[in-house]
Amino acid sequence: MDIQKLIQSAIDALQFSYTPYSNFKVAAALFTKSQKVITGCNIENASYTPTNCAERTAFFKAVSEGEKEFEAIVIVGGKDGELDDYCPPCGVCRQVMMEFCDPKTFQIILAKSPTDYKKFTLEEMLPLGFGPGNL
Ligand SMILES: O=c1ccn([C@H]2C[C@H](O)[C@@H](CO)O2)c(=O)[nH]1
Ligand SMILES: [Zn+2]
Repeated sequence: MDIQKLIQSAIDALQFSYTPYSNFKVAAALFTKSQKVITGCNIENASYTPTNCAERTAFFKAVSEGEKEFEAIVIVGGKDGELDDYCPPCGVCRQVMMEFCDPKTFQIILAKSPTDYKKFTLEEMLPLGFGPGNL
């Protein structure tokens, strides 16, 4: 996996972020075990609650195309699309990751640029997470 290229894919997807209400632009690039990159952006709604996060857009695109095994996700985002802070995934997105990813190995990469990033495992971001193995 080329982390810098994956970060650039997420940055390229920021332009599609649909955020007329918050103008907080987020994009994600999900890397599958089959070595594919699937991007997503946040998509807001006038009724607010139907808003979909960038990370879940990427996961749902991937799963709907037959991909269910993942290595890593890059997340970029910020107000007006400025990447001056790392943009951590919300709790709902962490839970969606828990459904499809191994918490010990799945990498969550928060980036400000192709060379400025931090890596976490899903387990670090969602300790004691509830997943399919708990049922
Ligand atoms: O994990 C997250 C958290 C927030 N957002 C989006 C939703 C909304 O459009 C905007 C402000 O919450 O950021 C994401 O895309 N991912
Ligand atoms: Zn989210």
